[in-house]
Amino acid sequence: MAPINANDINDAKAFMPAKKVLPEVETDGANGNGNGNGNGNSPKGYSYETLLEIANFLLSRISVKPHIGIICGSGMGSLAETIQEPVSILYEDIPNFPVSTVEGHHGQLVFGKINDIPVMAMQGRFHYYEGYPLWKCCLPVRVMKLIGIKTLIATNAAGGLNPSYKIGDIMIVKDHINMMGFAGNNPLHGPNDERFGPRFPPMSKAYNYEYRKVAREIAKELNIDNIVREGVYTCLGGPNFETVAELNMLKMVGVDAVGMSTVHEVITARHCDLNVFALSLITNECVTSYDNNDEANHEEVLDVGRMRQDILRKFVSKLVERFAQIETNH
Ligand SMILES: O=P(O)(O)O[C@H]1O[C@H](CO)[C@@H](O)[C@H]1O
Ligand code: HPA
Repeated sequence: MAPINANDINDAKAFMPAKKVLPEVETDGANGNGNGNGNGNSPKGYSYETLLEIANFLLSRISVKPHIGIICGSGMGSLAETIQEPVSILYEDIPNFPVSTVEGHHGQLVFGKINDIPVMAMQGRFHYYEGYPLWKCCLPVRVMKLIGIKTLIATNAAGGLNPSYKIGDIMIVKDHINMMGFAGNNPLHGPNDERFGPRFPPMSKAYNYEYRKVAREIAKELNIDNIVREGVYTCLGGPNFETVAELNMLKMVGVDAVGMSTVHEVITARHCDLNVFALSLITNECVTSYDNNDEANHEEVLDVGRMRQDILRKFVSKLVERFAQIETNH
């Protein structure tokens, strides 16, 4: 056959279906599973040195080093409003930091004190479905570690799968199932930097037992133990809410609440030896029957966050105080 030339190819294009224009998402350039550094060159993510630069940039803006880091879940940004003497830094003003794209996630770090304990809060987290690879969703956790944080409090909004859970309940997370990890998507994917932690970190004690016990005591003191539960969380990739069949499968394997965050943050935090506490605000009841006409929606998620903001603020303030006491006693 005669060789083809550039013009032939152009002619051939006329018979091909139009090329789809895909939105830009960040991949590692290798297998496209989104674990890379976003520039398509390396599966590593940002280097230790780049994260150190981010940490030093933030330290240059504050006068007191925080001990406890808080991640505010969807519609729970008002947790950061309890912070006294606040110093706020917009994500867009932080070099190499991602930006928030989801309603209910303000997009700033707030430094200051809660009950006299120096803290740092993320008013807005990053999700995989926004197009960020998992390592980038968790980048702030490593920055927290470099800044000197010892304890992470992660909060999230979640659908209640356990039939005894009610909208507005607060679930202390006692464990998670890493569904995205089952499919090979893990924030620690790629070369391991031992300066953060070991290649094979254990996860059997991911959610600190002592913190969970103290949280249950605080719930009693605040007289909210009737709405505080303890259970297993799972994270799916989103952004769609789950089908009835998916939810029934998750229920069968022991999931109590389902969301689209937290698990990878906790894995990253435990990898670098942060103590972890997490809670889920149950914002909707998962639909597990085809007879049920309810449909999950983000507006309801945000509404329940607003409805529960006073209780959550009191609860988290007490958690901060008591976790700091535990850390000084150790
Ligand atoms: O996990 P957070 O950030 O609280 O948000 C939850 O709420 C959103 C859905 O309404 C999803 O992003 C889900 O993960
Ligand atoms: N599913 C997944 N994520 C969620 C839900 C849910 O029902 N509610 C809040 N975040």
